[in-house]
Amino acid sequence: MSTSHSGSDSDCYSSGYSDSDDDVVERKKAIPRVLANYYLEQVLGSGYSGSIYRAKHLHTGKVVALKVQDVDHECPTNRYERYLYPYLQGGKGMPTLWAAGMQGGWDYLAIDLLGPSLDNLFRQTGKDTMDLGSVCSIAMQLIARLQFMHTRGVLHRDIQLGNCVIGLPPNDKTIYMIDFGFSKQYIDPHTKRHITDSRSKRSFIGNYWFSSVNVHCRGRVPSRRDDLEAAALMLIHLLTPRGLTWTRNGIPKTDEAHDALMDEKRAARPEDLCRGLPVEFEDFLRYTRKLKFEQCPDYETWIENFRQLKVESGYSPSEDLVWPPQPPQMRKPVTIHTPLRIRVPGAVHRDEMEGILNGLTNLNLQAARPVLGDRTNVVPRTLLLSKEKPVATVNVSSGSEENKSALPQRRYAKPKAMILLDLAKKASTATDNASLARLVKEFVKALQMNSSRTLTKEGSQFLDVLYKQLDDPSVFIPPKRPSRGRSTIEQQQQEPARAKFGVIARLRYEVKSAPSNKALGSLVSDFAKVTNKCVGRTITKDGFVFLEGVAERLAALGR
Ligand SMILES: Nc1ncnc2c1ncn2[C@@H]1O[C@H](COP(=O)(O)OP(=O)(O)OP(=O)(O)O)[C@@H](O)[C@H]1O
Repeated sequence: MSTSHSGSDSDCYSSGYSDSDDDVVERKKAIPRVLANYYLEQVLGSGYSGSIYRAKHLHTGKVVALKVQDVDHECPTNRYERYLYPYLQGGKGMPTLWAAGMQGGWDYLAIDLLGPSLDNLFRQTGKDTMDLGSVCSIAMQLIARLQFMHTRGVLHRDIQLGNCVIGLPPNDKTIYMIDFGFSKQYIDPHTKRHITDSRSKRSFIGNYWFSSVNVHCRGRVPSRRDDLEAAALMLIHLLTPRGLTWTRNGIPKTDEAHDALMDEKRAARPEDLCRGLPVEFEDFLRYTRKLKFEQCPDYETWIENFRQLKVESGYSPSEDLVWPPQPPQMRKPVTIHTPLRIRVPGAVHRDEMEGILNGLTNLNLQAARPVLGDRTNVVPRTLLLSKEKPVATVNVSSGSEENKSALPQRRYAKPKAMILLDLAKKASTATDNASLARLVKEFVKALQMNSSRTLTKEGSQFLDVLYKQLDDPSVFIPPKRPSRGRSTIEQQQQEPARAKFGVIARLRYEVKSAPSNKALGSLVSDFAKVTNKCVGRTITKDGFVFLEGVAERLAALGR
């Protein structure tokens, strides 16, 4: 895995996987049995630039991991690590540096003795993929480690399974970061400013498997976003049978093979990499790729997102990595009767919603408040588009260009928001499922009308109204109900395997057989909740399929 440290131009290597104990690289000169008061007991691992020994202090008896490197090594990573370790002391999952120096041509670092790497743990299972609960714990801890390193002004720049190890008991549920040989300060210690971006050609720093597309394939300067993207790729790798496709042929041995690997990595879209995975992983990867060079990632939100996913998948909310993995506990029924306004940031209170809708109604009609469900309040399109009522509702599906051009320009400053509000209003007065189905289809169309797939406040309002329509039919016209089937939650309990898929993937599946309007309302509520929860509130492809499913199901359920 070809990399180079920014402090030097020499090429170094860092394999995607660590070597096994019996596969130690033979050093040119023999390492002495005793080095700097440490008695070297056994080799723990080795990399391109040196070996790690379990070693005991001659006088105190303290056992450490001693990282030993030839002082003349072309890639003197111990020297960089020795400089950076002090910045990282005291953080959870950061090894303590006990001693460092040079003796007899050897550069050594004495650090906490730790346990096996995630690579070792995963390989020992012999499985194709890692369980979702463990991956969520890794996600939470890894993001927290990166947050800590970044707050200390340091980038890791070589995120991979071999560089994440667990502690020894009693710290065996904690993930530690190791190998800061390619780390770098992104905040200049003198000027306190962020390092600068540059488009000039530079050597690749990182590893073949998980380095970000920007760093690996475009030669960009690494910053915080790239550590996070590498973390996202590593998590997706763990959940993908046989791993990410470009990792399957081993380390590229020729430039052509490396070019092909980069092409494959560059071309892999998040939705393709994450097909069948919980939506959080695709969202996380997208999020990391949208970050600006100097932007501070929202670590906390992502830690919480992965915690939530863990819980929703039947595991404990703890970030602890329990190894060997435990099966998910029985899913607790998710309460879906909590008022939507509490669970959805940006959703509005029922009274507030009424005020908004009434405001719109007054603007449109200058008429008395409509009776909900009273079809006589339907406004003719011509009236809606007349000049005298400039903030009138825009007909989503059939507004003619001619009519639009007659309207003042400002009316189109936020057409999407207007359309969504209009749809919310229409949904509140819909009298049957067929009308609701049409409105949901128009809602999907409106959401897709520009490149932004964000669920805006207005979009949430539509879902809120839809949810209330479906959940509380007494407010509106009661739809005819088929015989009550099993609730979706009951179905989940009987089909725990499905619980491992993401919430939206589940909703998309369940919508097809929702037995009643109320059940549909629950799904809409869950959809609003999970979409509002994800950073950027992006509606994914699965999300659109779900919404279309709602429209279809409404039409099928009839009045
Ligand atoms: N503190 C530690 N305690 C126990 N084992 C460790 C410790 N540090 C490293 N190891 C083991 O040694 C392996 C190599 O460590 P490390 O990545 O720090 O060395 P490196 O020479 O920088 O490797 P590379 O060149 O592959 O990046 C790890 O994968 C791990 O298995």
